[in-house]
Amino acid sequence: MQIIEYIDRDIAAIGVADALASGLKNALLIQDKVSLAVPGGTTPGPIFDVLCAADLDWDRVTIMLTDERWVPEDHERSNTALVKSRLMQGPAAKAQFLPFYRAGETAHEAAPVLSETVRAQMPLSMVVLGMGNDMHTASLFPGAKGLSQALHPDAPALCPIEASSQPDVRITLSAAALKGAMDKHLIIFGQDKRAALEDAMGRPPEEAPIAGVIQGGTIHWAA
Ligand SMILES: O=C1O[C@H](COP(=O)(O)O)[C@@H](O)[C@H](O)[C@H]1O
Repeated sequence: MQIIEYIDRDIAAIGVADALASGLKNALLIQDKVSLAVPGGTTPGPIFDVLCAADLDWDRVTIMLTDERWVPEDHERSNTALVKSRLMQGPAAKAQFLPFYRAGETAHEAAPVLSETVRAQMPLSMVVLGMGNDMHTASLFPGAKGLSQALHPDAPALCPIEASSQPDVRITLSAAALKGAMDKHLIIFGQDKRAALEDAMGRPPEEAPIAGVIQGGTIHWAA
């Protein structure tokens, strides 16, 4: 497991943003259109603040989330709101955004149509992942209803998922969609998450979903 360690989270925000920008620049050299899936949650905001200023052909980049809570964009738990307010700013405002939440539909109703839209972007050029202390990544939560479908190798690109630990139904990129990305990065901050990641390796994905998707990826860590 290759882990890049940063001296603190501020330096990590700069270093990770730089690594992502350089990966995207390389992808843009060989692809007309580039797809970038990013996490929500509490970790990526400061990285987005730096990445959004990168000098890239953002108008050739399609941004999507790795997972979304089934709430409207003006809800405090919306991952879309985070991406729009922290990543799609400055030069990065020229990127396209592929939204997952659809008002008036349930996640189960919307998933098949949305999956086709995501499938058109696959293999994803770059996937950036977060992880929880419970070893979930995207919204692949251990024990969640819908997890076995989302871990199946033939799963659709997007799967609805319900975790008893979470207040909202969610929609998540499947393990196959995440795993098949051309470039993968996992960002974890804190000793607890590092210990959880080390614990996850060697466990089955049903217990530790991160273990099912991060092979071959780059891990970025700061205390
Ligand atoms: O709920 C989520 O959790 C993970 C980890 O979030 P963090 O707050 O611990 O950084 C995140 O990667 C995922 O996208 C999000 O929906």
